[in-house]
Amino acid sequence: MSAIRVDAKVVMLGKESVGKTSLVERYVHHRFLVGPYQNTIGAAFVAKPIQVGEKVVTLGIWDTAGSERYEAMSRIYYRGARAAIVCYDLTDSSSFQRARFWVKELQNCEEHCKIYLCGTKSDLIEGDRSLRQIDYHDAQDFADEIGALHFETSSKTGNNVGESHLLLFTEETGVDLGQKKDSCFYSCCHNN
Ligand SMILES: Nc1nc2c(ncn2[C@@H]2O[C@H](COP(=O)(O)OP(=O)(O)OP(=O)(O)O)[C@@H](O)[C@H]2O)c(=O)[nH]1
Repeated sequence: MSAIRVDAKVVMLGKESVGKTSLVERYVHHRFLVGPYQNTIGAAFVAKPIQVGEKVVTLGIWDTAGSERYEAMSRIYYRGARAAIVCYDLTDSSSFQRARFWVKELQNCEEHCKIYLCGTKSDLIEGDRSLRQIDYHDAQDFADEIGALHFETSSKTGNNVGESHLLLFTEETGVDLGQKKDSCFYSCCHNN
């Protein structure tokens, strides 16, 4: 059996239950799984080939477990990552603190890793605005401060979980998207 060639490693980080696995499911399989929540144990891996221009780029996505019990293990998975999707739940302020923790970790240990800040479960606040615990502008200010792109997404509706904005490292793929404002090798979501 031949090993999968991964062109770019992406890691999902964030507090438990923020919706990392759901985001990967939506992005890779275009579905939202209903049923009892099952926490990730350790980490899960999925390879996602994407067509970019005339090339196929394979993203290797590591979906880490959010439970603090697995914190040390998660560090293994962000090593060498080209991008990190740092997730927080729009209805859970403590998850934003946890996102700050992961951003600090990445800044200290993986300075070349591109960070995407992703507020999840936007369908819940659309249904009831009083559920929002993280102000959009506060999160955007934080994203600006750390030089990250910031998105609010729903894996349930698919809102802002787009395939169209994936993207890549020119030097790795030879596909030059470098002039695009939101150019990156991967973005699981967009807000345009
Ligand atoms: N309404 C709504 N619920 C969501 C959304 N995304 C995830 N959930 C729910 O939130 C719960 C946790 O989702 P997961 O995707 O398993 O969360 P996780 O971050 O992977 O959790 P860990 O594996 O513990 O780290 C599940 O019950 C999901 O159905 C969303 O966009 N909208």
